[in-house]
Amino acid sequence: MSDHAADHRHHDHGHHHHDDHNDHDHDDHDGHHHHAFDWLMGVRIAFVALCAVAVHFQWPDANPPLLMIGDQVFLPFSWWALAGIVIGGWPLLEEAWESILRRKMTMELSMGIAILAAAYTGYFFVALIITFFVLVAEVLEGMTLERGRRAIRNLLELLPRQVSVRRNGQIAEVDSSTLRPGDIVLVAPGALIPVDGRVIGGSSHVDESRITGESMPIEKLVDDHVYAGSINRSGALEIDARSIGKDTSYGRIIETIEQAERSRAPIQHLSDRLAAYIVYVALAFAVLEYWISKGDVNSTISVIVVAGACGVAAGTPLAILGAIGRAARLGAIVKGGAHLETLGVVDTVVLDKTGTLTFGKPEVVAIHPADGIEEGDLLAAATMAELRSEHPLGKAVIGLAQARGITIAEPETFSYTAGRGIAAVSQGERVLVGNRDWLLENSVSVQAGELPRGSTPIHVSRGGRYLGSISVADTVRPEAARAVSALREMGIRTVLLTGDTAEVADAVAAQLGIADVRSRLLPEQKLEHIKTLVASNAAVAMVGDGVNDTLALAAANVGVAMGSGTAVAREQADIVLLGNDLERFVETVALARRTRRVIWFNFAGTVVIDAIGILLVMTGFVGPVLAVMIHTGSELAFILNSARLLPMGKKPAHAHEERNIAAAPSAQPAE
Ligand SMILES: Nc1ncnc2c1ncn2[C@@H]1O[C@H](COP(=O)(O)OP(=O)(O)OP(=O)(O)O)[C@@H](O)[C@H]1O
Ligand SMILES: [Zn+2]
Repeated sequence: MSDHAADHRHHDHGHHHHDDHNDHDHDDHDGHHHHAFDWLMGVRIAFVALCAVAVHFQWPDANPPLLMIGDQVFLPFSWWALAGIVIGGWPLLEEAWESILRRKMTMELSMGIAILAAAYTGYFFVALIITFFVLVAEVLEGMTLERGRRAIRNLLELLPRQVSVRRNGQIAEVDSSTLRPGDIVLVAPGALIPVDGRVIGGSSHVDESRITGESMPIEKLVDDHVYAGSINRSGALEIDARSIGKDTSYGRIIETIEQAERSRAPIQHLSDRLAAYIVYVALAFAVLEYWISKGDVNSTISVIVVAGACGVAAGTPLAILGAIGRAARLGAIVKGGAHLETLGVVDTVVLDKTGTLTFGKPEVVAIHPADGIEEGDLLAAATMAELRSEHPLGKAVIGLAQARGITIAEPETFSYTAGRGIAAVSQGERVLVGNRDWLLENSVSVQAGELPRGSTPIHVSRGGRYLGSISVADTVRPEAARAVSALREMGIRTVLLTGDTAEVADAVAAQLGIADVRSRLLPEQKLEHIKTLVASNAAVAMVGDGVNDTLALAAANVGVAMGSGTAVAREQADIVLLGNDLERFVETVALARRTRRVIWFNFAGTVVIDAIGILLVMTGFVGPVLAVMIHTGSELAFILNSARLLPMGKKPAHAHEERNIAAAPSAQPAE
């Protein structure tokens, strides 16, 4: 397996101090912990252990010589200690020195001071033991962090590496990195589609849930578009590749996660500060201990050494990384640790209706032509105006027209007012399609008519004359009720905001048990409502899908877009659901809360253990060897606590398909 990604990231870390936004004290500390196990490190650790043993048994020389410079006698001297500290502890000393150059207090610097102080005063064994434990902890912590990044990488490496292409009339297996737009890619049934492109041969049903959120397989025929990362279910496909790798829709999802991984959540800054603070406090207590014990080097060093901080410094990013990876497996793309952090404190969830609580696939349930108007006239005007519409209501009208085989005229001009409706011109006449207010605003009077229960009327006029209305009804998603009640159990308030009529909104709210409903809202009114909530100190998550939700999504503390949502909504949102399952969103909220708990547990635990450790040292119960064990043992425990959030073991939502894919010989050739 290529370690390219790891190298790249490590490289980033190695140069942390060159970029400006890294104004914290501890980044090199956690940066240094990013090594995977490497042999050099293993040899170093063994060598330090050997040196410690040699020093302990005073081998080969029972009486260490004194260091002489000229005829001045300095301190007892041991080649073993010198070799162990300098060769073994080199990485540590190097970082300590860097910290001095940068005038930053880091854990490496304080440990370096402790080691050198121990060695200087002749406590060679202590110096070597500290070196040993610090190195071991770095390796173990580095491995845990590496596991975290690998978990994310595995998630991202779902696209096939080997791809069948037709070149010069011959079929060849090529590495996906050599693909070019314009290549003809062959995809076997059961395999993942490796590129975005156009079908030029074959037909199949394709599961696009990972990209568009559509859970039902979609039939793909010649000329249809397919997306990388979707699963070819039934037939063989021949695809003209349009975009490859990072340029595909799937590639952009991946990029989002990678960016999220690099961005720093406020809580990470907080943990960096806390870690730096712990180092300072330990040093202060060391000075105090030196004074109280009247210069006892052993206990002074123990105070410095006992206080570990990597549990917060490295544990926090690991927890966030793990949670972002786990959320992705749940089907929620979190665009940054900060959003995860906010989601963990959300107490109000605002839900849009159409497309969020309902399927957003409404159907025409009744047609009511006005007096003296032909049904065909009404439909012709409505379909012409809705032809370019992306709104679910418009699609319902177009769907009906197609089902009836009505020829749809192209509008000459088309304009859409979100939350209102459409104005289009055809054959010199202005056609209005939208809600009652939209027609009234344009001085068309609307006849009241009988409506089927729970349906939304779409009113139509042409040339200032009212033509009638088309009633459209949507179905509530079955999982929405479960999601809303799960949110209630978590103590989260739900609010329904919709542009639809009060009648429809109230019916949906009643069905789901949402008490707080606002209907007939314009996009700006949705925005106002969110602003009011935020101003009242609520932590608000807004879940929406439409163009009419984008303002509200931006104003909420966390904006969440449905997988089937419009591109603008998905662009604007902080969290994008890959599917449309609101229960996945609820699980993501629970995950965010758990992440918060893990991080704060690490904070509190680190402070408590460090405090107890310092107390035990100062009361004489703990010496330097036990002190360094407390330091490394406790921080390792907290890092492992964070590691529990990593998406390990549990298979992704699509596990069954992936197993099938792995089983299909042509899909995943031997690696
Ligand atoms: N393309 C359209 N064709 C017909 N009517 C429309 C169209 N777009 C909007 N409308 C009218 O404006 C109203 C508000 O639309 P808007 O998109 O803000 O909300 P919605 O889709 O009804 O519900 P939600 O706010 O829950 O997504 C609709 O209920 C409909 O009456
Ligand atoms: Zn440490």
